[in-house]
Amino acid sequence: MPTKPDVTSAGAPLPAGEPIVAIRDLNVHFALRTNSLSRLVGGSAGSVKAVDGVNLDLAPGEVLGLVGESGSGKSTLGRALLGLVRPTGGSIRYRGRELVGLSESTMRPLRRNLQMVFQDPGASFNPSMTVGGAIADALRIHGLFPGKGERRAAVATALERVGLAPAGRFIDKYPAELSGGQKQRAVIARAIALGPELLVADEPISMLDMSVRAKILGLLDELKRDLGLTYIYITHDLASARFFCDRIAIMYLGKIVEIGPTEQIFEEPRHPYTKALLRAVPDPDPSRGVARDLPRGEVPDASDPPAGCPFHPRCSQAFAPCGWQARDLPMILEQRWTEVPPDQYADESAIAGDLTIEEPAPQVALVKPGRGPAEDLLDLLEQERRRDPDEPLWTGVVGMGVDGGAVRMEFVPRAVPRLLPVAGTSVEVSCHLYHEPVPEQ
Ligand SMILES: Nc1ncnc2c1ncn2[C@@H]1O[C@H](COP(=O)(O)OP(=O)(O)OP(=O)(O)O)[C@@H](O)[C@H]1O
Repeated sequence: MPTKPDVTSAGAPLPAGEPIVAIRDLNVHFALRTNSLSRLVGGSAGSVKAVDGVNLDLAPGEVLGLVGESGSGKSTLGRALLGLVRPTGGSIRYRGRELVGLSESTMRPLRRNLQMVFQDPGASFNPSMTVGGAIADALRIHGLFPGKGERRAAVATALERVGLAPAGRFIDKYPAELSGGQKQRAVIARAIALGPELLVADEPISMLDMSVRAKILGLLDELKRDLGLTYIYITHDLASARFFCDRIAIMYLGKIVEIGPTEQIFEEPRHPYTKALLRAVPDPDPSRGVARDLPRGEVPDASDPPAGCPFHPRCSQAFAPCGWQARDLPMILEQRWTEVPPDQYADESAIAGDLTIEEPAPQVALVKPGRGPAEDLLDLLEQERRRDPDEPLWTGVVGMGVDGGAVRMEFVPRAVPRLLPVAGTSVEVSCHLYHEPVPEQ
């Protein structure tokens, strides 16, 4: 098994302080499909900003955890790094070499150095090929070990290296004949057989039995030390990230919202989203129950993210400049309606209707009532403001009154937070609680 890859100087020591991977302003936006009718009338369906303006340096030999709820863009970022999805903007440099825009044929040999381990080991192998055959095939494709005999020996070495020993017991087995843990070991064997220096491990243990998860993580840890690997470890699971990672990047709606050394993130999380994620980690002691203190509401639609800070509608510490909009109102009213008698709910929800919103100018919204005059809707909103004056949305409302048949709302100019260092720490956070908000132009 080659431990020192020889493609594009991989494995050679990098100058001190030089990252192995440098990602700048990376975007991966997926165009939403339009139907032919909307194309005819010039309609645009917009895009999902799966990765949106990500900057990241990866030091050789480090384990960086990408953590966040489903849909935050973790897998897309990992896949973009390996050229498995095409970025729509920005740069990914591997050992100084730009990867964005490389043709598939130029990228292919580099994949020997940059390997991925996926979540589902069952889907990672062709079921009609033996495990040994699949690993040998990967070696053959990359032109390694041209002789059949030496290839089989390299496969056996890789299998034994991941704990599938003696290799003779496993090499001619079909994937279906292996347990989940054994299959994931075989996937890892295939990756390391190529002599990579960077492994993107995308939820590598989440589909495995609890009993084998720690063993697989232990194996990855051991391989990192023995083979000098660098990892990106993608997970929902903060407990495993704490065990395994040197640094953690917390992602939300395509952006990194906090990044720093693992211990600093766990000891003193700063972004309200990181705090909420950490509070939601189940306590290992079942008698103490499971914390369910997740941020309110759902993860918003990535094709139409909230203005300002994308986390603001769910954030308990949001304040005036965070990006309040009239479209945040339904969430407030829905909360109100969980606490009022049924006939009051029926009446008020008819007044509010679908809350049709127009935005004639930045920071201005006209909200149309569902039924009756705009005065009734204004009255409902004022009542709600008096009932719950501490609700963060109201900090962003500077004016509210009737304008024609609608309620006109004016909001504080919003500011988009940027990922910036927190003084005196190695942590960067993207939150107005830590840096002076700069209003949008
Ligand atoms: N090929 C695609 N076409 C369109 N949208 C996509 C595509 N791949 C991902 N997305 C969207 O991009 C966003 C980010 O998805 P991604 O899978 O990267 O998130 P994730 O954090 O890895 O989630 P999970 O933990 O569930 O895997 C989601 O809104 C997803 O629906």
